[in-house]
Amino acid sequence: MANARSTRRTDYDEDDVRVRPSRRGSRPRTRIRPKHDDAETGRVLTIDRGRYTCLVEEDTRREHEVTAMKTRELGRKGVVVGDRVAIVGDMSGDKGALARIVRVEDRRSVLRRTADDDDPFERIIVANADQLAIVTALADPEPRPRLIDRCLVAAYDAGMEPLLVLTKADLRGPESLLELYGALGVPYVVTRGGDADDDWDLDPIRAHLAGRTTVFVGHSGVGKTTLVNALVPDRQRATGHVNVVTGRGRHTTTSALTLRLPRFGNERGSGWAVDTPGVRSFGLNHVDLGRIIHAFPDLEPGTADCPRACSHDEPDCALDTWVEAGHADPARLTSLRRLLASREQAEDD
Ligand SMILES: Nc1nc2c(ncn2[C@@H]2O[C@H](COP(=O)(O)OP(=O)(O)OP(=O)(O)O)[C@@H](O)[C@H]2O)c(=O)[nH]1
Ligand SMILES: [Zn+2]
Repeated sequence: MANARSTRRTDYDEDDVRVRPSRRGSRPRTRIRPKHDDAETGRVLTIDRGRYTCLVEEDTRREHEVTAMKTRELGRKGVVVGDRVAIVGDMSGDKGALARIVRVEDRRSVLRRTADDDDPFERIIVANADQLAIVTALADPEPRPRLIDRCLVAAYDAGMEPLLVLTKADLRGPESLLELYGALGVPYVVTRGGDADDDWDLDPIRAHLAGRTTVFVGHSGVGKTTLVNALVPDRQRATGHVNVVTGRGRHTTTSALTLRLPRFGNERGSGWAVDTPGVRSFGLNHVDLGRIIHAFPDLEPGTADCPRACSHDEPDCALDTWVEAGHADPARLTSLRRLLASREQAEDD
C-alpha cells in the first residue's frame, strides 16, 4: 500500500505546479487545469528496451533528442515509433536524463502486422507514416510477388500509399515484374546502387520521399540497408544513441528507427525514412479485407449490388457484372482479387 502511494507521488508532475498553494490552502492549480497542458510534443524515433527516443522542438534551433519512459497514466496503451507524444519531466537530453510520456496523440495512420497469419496478436510497427516503400530486388534474390502483394494489402489497410522500390536493376530489367503491377497503378522507382554504381543517382527516389514519412520494408538481401544508408549519409550521427547502434554498427533492437532525410529540391519539409530492421514479412490476420476495396475507387461503386458482407471474391459478387458492363478495367478486378487472396496464401509461393 505504502508502495503504491509513493508511486503515485512520483507520478505527480511537479512541472505543472506554477503557482504554489497559498497558506490559506487554495488548491494547487494542477487540480483545475487540464493535466500536463505544458507538456512538450515529441516524435518517437525509436524504442529500445522500454526507453523511447523522442525528438522535441522539431525544426527549431533547439531541436534535440530526449530519452523518455512511459508513465502509469498511459495505462496499457502502447507507444510506437512515429507516435506524437506529450512529454514532461527532464527535457534536457543530457546523458542519463529520463523524461516521461504522459499522452499519445491520435494517430493518422497505423501500419500493423501479425507475426504470421495464425498469430492472434497484432502489432503496430509504425504510426503516422504516409508511404510504404516495398523494397524488392529484381534479381538476387528473386522477386517474391506474393510478398509484394501482402505488403500492398498492409499498406492499403494502413491508409498508406505504397511505393515499389525495385533494386539491382543492373542485374535485370523491371519489365516483367512491373507487368504484374501495371493495372494496380502502384508508383515505382527502379534503382541500381551499392557496389554496382559508384555514381548512384538517388534523385528519382528522393523525389518520392521528399516531405513525407516513408516506412521501408524488404526481405533480407534486397539492398534495403544499402539504400537507406545512401539516402541518410549521416545515419550514424542521426541515430546518435549508443543503445541503438552497437560498436559494430548493427541494431540490437527490432524496433523501427526513424531517420531524417536530407532536404531535397524545393520541398519545405525534408521527409523521414523509417527503417524496419525486424520486419521481413506481413502477417495479415488482422486485416479487414473490406477496407482493401477503398484503394480501388474505380471498383468501389460497383459493390452497391453485392450481397451483404461480400468478400468480392465469390460467385455472387456484383463486381463481375460491373466490369462486364464496361465500368472498369477487368485487369483491375483481377488485381483486387489477387490481393484479397494473398491473405490466404503462404508468402513464399
Ligand atoms: N548488383 C547489385 N547489388 C546490390 C545493389 N544494392 C545492394 N546490393 C548488394 O546486395 C547485398 C545485400 O544488400 P543489403 O543492403 O545488405 O540488403 P538488405 O536488404 O539490407 O539485407 P539484410 O542486411 O539481410 O537486411 C549487398 O552485397 C549489396 O552490396 C544493387 O543495386 N545492385
Ligand atoms: Zn462483391
